[in-house]
Amino acid sequence: MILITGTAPPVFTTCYHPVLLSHSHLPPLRHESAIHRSKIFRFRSVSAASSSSSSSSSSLLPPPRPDKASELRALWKRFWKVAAPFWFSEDKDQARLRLAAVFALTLATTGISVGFNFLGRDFYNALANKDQEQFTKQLLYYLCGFAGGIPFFVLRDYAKETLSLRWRSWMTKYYLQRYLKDQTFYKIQSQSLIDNPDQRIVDDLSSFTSTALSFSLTLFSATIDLISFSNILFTIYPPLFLVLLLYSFGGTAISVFLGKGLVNLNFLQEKKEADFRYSLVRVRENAESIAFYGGEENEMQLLLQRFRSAFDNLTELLIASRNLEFFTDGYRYLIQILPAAVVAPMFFSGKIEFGVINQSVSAFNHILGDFSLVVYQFQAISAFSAVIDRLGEFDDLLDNNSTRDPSQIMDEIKLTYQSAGTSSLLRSNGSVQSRQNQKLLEIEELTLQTPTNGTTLVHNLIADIYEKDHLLIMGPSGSGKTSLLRAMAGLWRSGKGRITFYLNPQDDFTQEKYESHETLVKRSSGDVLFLPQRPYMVLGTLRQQLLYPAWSTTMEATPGGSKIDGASSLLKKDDGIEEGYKPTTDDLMRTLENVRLGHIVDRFGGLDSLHEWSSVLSLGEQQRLAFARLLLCQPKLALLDESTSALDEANEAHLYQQIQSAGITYISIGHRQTLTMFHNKILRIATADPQSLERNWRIEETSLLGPLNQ
Ligand SMILES: Nc1ncnc2c1ncn2[C@@H]1O[C@H](COP(=O)(O)OP(=O)(O)OP(=O)(O)O)[C@@H](O)[C@H]1O
Repeated sequence: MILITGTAPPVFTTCYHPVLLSHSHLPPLRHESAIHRSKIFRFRSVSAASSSSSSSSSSLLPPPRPDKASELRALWKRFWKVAAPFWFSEDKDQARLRLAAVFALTLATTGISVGFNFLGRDFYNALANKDQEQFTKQLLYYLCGFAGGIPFFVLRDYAKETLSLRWRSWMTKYYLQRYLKDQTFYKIQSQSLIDNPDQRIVDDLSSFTSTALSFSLTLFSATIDLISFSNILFTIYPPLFLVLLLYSFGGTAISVFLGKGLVNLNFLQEKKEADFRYSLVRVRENAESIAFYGGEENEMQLLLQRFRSAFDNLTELLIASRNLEFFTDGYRYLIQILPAAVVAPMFFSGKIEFGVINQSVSAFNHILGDFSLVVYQFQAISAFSAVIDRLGEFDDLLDNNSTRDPSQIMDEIKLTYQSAGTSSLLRSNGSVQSRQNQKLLEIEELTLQTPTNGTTLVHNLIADIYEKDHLLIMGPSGSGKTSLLRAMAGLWRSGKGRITFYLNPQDDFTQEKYESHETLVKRSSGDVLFLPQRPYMVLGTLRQQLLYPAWSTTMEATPGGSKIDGASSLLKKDDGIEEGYKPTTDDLMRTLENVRLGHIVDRFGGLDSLHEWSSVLSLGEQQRLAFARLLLCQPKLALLDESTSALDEANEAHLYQQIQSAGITYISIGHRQTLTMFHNKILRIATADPQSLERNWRIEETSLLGPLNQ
């Protein structure tokens, strides 16, 4: 007689013992979650290294994780906060329908497993009784069962994966919207609020959606299994049920004790892998500077240091996993003989048939798998908790979008946009303006401070800018010139005072009234344009460079679109920023000629050629491209932060002449004396004395000597 050595332990057995597939259920399919568990763990360890990382100079420690019930509740609350929005979103009907389908398929697969359990019993009974006819019949049933049952398992997995993709698509858009809203990405970066937000958006979201679905399905099928198979087991031999309870609860308690450090280690691993990845991205982005400096050795040290940190943590993680697996593997393999050992005396005394041993082993495994979810999935659960923590932390930040102590620094700079008609010709001191030009900008008693430490940069600034006024801001390096533009752009609000733009919006609005900065920028775009100190080249074609930021031109991410229905439609942008006239190819070519960049079109293969523009264009060419954007946008007011610093004087004069003839009023920052020719006012800022409350600025009127006035 052949002794069938137990059934497949719920986890991994199918990989190691394919012969055990002949058992009365379908272990590889039934235990997909267990297989998924190993996938998750590998994914967490490896793919974090391939994540697209961004900022992380901050060395944030993971939150302390005391192992108390209240911590579990907090984790659950975080999970719910991250998971819930999708299921109540505009896509909720589709989402819930698909979820119901996945659950129905899971139910069907459990039913099929129970069927296989009985088939297995009869199959082995026929074998043991040497009943060839019955054996052939059972074999046929088995084969038909496979043919009919397998599609359900495959479809269940497919439906689950597509739902997870749909959920991820929605969440990616949801997180991206909030990340880019109100300049949160800028605050996170400039104030080092959290590490690697990009990794959270790419890896953590993907892992969260697939793992959350897998876990809920595992829980669901475990409950159903428990009900179906407990009945079978109890009918066979009640004491076996007691053995099972003791074994599973004891095992769970021991594995929780052995694996308690894993959550923290998984959390740190995520961060360290992303930090390492980010330093590699920085080497790529700053390749030329590093090569000029010959800084390879330093970079190597830095990279190795970050890798070592990830490596050390991974080593600890592996040791902790190894210790846990000493226990869990023993736990798994013991159950191959335990149920057989318990019921064997009944078989020897002839109370049960041989097939019943197999059936009880199979049912025991099923139920034990359900009771022992924590034992089998401990590593996956700990990795998942780390993901929940990271996403929860990110989610909280996106909701509040600032975490620094407000008592230290006052955020009281009021930025207001008003319609042009409301600007008064009265000066703030009451005198009447003699000029007829429209006021575009008014700065009232502005005291500007740095946002992180509250150092005062400018005291009590008062200034008015009228149409055709061209103001040059000068001062020593670090005195706060760029910061003044940051305040005008609404990036910094630390300090006090008021900045008012008199533009052309349909109605008046303030930064407070419209909490979304995106709205503010959208409403003011076209009227004010900022050219930052470092020209920013978007990823895309030359045409996209020129149309940025006023008009968007999207490129097809996947030609033909996604084959998986629904998910890609969730990624469409609801509202475009462009309105009205969009420059034609002729306009773009003419503008490039106007900034003396006509030659680059041929050199780089046309307006629609793709290049890494920040690498292939010289800094001066990038600055000229930024002026081309300015000429295309035709704003009322341009704020230029050293935006001609890389140009020779002739090109600089040419560009200023172009924007003057376009009728654009501008405020520039610069150090060069030659710039004074193109401005009729100079604001000189001195480095602020922290002890003094005296004004550290003065405004000089000069005559405009620019080419138009010569
Ligand atoms: N996020 C920040 N947190 C705290 N301090 C900052 C921050 N960003 C800039 N600073 C500080 O604010 C001061 C003014 O910076 P700003 O960039 O405005 O100088 P600047 O006058 O434009 O200098 P430069 O001529 O060198 O470009 C500097 O001392 C700088 O170190």
